[in-house]
This record gives sequence, structure tokens and C-alpha cells, in this order.
Amino acid sequence: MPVEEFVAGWISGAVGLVLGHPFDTVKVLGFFKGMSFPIASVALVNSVLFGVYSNTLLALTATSHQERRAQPPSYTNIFIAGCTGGLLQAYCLAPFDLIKVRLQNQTEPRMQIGSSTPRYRGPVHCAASILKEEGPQGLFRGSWALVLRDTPTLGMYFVTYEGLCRQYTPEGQNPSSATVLVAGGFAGIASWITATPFDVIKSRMQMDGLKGRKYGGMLDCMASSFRQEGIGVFFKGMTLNSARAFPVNAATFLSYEYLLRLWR
Ligand SMILES: C[N+](C)(C)CCCC[C@H](N)C(=O)O
Repeated sequence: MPVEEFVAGWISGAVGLVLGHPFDTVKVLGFFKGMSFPIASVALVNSVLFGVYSNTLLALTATSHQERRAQPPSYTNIFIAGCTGGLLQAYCLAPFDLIKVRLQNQTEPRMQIGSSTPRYRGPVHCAASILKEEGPQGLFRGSWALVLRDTPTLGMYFVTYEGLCRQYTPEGQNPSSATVLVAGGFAGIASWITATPFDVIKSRMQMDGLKGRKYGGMLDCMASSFRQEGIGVFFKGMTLNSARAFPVNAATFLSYEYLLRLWR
């Protein structure tokens, strides 16, 4: 099994993350200052995404990354490979994402005299507390919504990326850096716009269970969010998600393509 894609996915995920970090911090107003935990988790998850994507395409079309410029795979195969990568990356992401969301939503100031101590002291303490209080399956709370968020939207991610690259690249050639940046950026936006409704539900499911159970399940969470807040609830954070998605995914694809060409 070719491993370059896993390594390139690893590094490019970290590069994208550094660019997205200010947006993530804005999203939650000053929390999540440390970056080593997200770097490690995003790099791992991105490596699974790109590694599985490329190896699924290899299985479907018998072409390696290098051969795919001359023999471009069909969009159906690209979509299937993207969904497969998305499905597996969602499972790897689930525990990390849960910890991130739990820490981000912990709004008690960290060190103020007289304030209650925050429930989780950091990522490791958070993971350990969830394990102790809810067992291993507690770390996968909300993972169904995460899988639904990521599987189709990452299929779309690679279809958008490939489609835009092909549009602006003469046949048989490699796309230019500018093309890769723009195609990667728009792939991120397209994927985040469609992912936002499930992103909202996912985060609510992940927070559920902290102070008793509020929702009977994912469908109940959707229905009660809709009843209380109207249709707009499914679009919460869409603008911020899209603004973050462009630089993150432009940088991710550029470094991914660059590394793979370097190692050829
Ligand atoms: C599928 N969904 C849009 C939710 C995520 C896409 C992941 C791409 C990249 N790691 C990023 O954080 O933007």
C-alpha cells in the first residue's frame, strides 16, 4: 500500500491547521489557545483522509497518484473514494473532536479568584474524565452525526477539487500552484457549506450528556433544535466556516501536491 499519501496528508493537514487556528479561536472567543493538541490530531486525521482516498482510487482505477494526470479517474470513482476517506477519517476524528468541543464550550475563566474551577483541566484530563464517567463509548458521543457530516461532504470535496483543477489545466499537465490554491480553497468552501447543518447537530450531540441527557438521539436533536430556533439553526456558523475553509484547504492541497511531486 503506497504510504506517501498518508505522510503528505499528515504534513499538509498540519499546515492547513496553522492557518485556520485564528478562525477557530475567534469561533470560541479566546479558548483553545494551545496548539499542540489540534496539530497532532488534525495531522493524523488528514493523513487518514488523503491516504484512504488515494488508496481507494488505486483499488478502483488501478492508477497511482502520478498516473492520474494522464489517466484521470471518473468523478463517480473520485466521489466514492472521497466518501470512503471521509467515513474512516470521521471515526478517527470523533474522540479528538469531542474533546475539542467539550473544551471549547467550557467558558468558565481558567484562573480567576473565586471562580469555580473548570470541569476539564486540558485535553488529557478531559479524555480521562470522559473515559471514567461514560466509558470508552463516551468518547464517541455524536460520532454518528460526525460520520453523516463528513462522508458525503468529503466526496464532494475531492470532486470539487478535481473538477476545478481539470477546468483550468491543459490536458495531461499538472495544475499550477495558483490553480491548486483556488481549487483547494473552493473545495473547502463547498464541503463546509454542505456540512454545516450536520456540524450544528454534531456539536449539540457532543455536548449532550454533560448535565443529564437532553436529546433522545440525533433525530430528536434535529427536531427540537428546529422547533425552538427555526430553520436558521442549521446554518449557524456557515459564514465563519467558509471563511476559515478557504485558506485552510488552499494550503492543505498546495502542500499535499507539492510534497507528492517532491517525492516522485
Ligand atoms: C467535511 N468537512 C467540511 C466537515 C470537513 C472538511 C475537512 C477539511 C479540512 N481538514 C478542514 O478542516 O477544513
